[in-house]
Amino acid sequence: MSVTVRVPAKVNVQLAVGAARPDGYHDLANVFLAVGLYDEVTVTAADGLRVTCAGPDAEQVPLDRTNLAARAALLLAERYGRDADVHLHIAKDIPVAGGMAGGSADGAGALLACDALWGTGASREELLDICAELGSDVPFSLVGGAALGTGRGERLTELEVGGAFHWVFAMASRGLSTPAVFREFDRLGEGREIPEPVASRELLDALAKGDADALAATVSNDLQPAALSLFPELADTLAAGRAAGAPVSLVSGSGPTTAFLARDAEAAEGIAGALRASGTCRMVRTAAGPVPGATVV
Ligand SMILES: C[C@](O)(CO)[C@H](O)COP(=O)(O)OP(=O)(O)OC[C@H]1O[C@@H](n2ccc(N)nc2=O)[C@H](O)[C@@H]1O
Ligand SMILES: Nc1ncnc2c1ncn2[C@@H]1O[C@H](COP(=O)(O)OP(=O)(O)OP(=O)(O)O)[C@@H](O)[C@H]1O
Repeated sequence: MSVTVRVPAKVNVQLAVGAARPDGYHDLANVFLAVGLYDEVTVTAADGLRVTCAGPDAEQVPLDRTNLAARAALLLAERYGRDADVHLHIAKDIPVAGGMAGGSADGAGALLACDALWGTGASREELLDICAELGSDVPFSLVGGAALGTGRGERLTELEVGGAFHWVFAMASRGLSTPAVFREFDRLGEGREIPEPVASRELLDALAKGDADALAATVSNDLQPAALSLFPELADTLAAGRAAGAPVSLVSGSGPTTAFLARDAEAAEGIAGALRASGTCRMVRTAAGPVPGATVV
């Protein structure tokens, strides 16, 4: 028997970052939006734990027990006193190390799939607890839609969204390490007072109204200067998207994927075409959000 779970990528429409905490993490006001680019995780009973992966970036994905899908299966098995004897197959479409929570999606997907395969009867709260143990972005991959993440991003409040937002994503020629980007944020902020991270009222209103122009006026990412400092060529991609008429461009999360908000699906295709022609990125995709989180298919 097999269970397949489909899990979306995310874009951060606001990422406010506080000062480094004693544990090395940063408090965030992290407004997540799930968008329609998906990984699929299929779990099948097997003799031992095995991970395989297919897709454009598959060779960059670790297939050992550090893979977030494997870690999710092992954590759930441990809680329910059983062996994680499963084959986990990841059909990967979310860019790897792109700031779109691809690994987190696979963690949430494997957790939900193993839970269904094993019939553990775990509550939503238990699953969300395991997600938070796997990583700061993993609870949102399970929940999807739109949500405000506080703490290190793992404590979620679901948000109302009044319509679909159309996005263009430009994938870069190489990845960026999330810890390295947070370290660069700390370095750039040395000697400066870092304010407490707070969600923007105007941004939450724009989401609630489904108003793309109002959202474009309020999106922000405190990690963007750090991502640009480590990967200066991203400025060319951001400029190419704006020149193509995108009302706003930003780095997605810790980058290096760049995100461009469009007024509608047709405008998104136009911006995508111009970005492809610009030669400033490796691949261009369009996707709308919000979409549901991890779902058994
Ligand atoms: C940049 C974002 O993608 C925005 O959604 C997330 O904050 C990162 O979430 P993630 O990849 O799930 O991150 P985790 O696996 O929890 O942490 C990886 C590393 O990122 C840094 N990290 C992450 C989250 C956070 N609130 N503060 C941090 O400083 C820490 O160095 C940590 O060791
Ligand atoms: N299932 C997985 N898919 C991709 N990468 C994984 C996976 N499991 C572990 N990793 C490791 O995690 C690193 C980060 O990959 P990932 O695609 O999750 O980055 P990301 O999208 O930038 O994450 P985030 O947006 O949550 O910060 C990879 O370089 C890889 O070594």
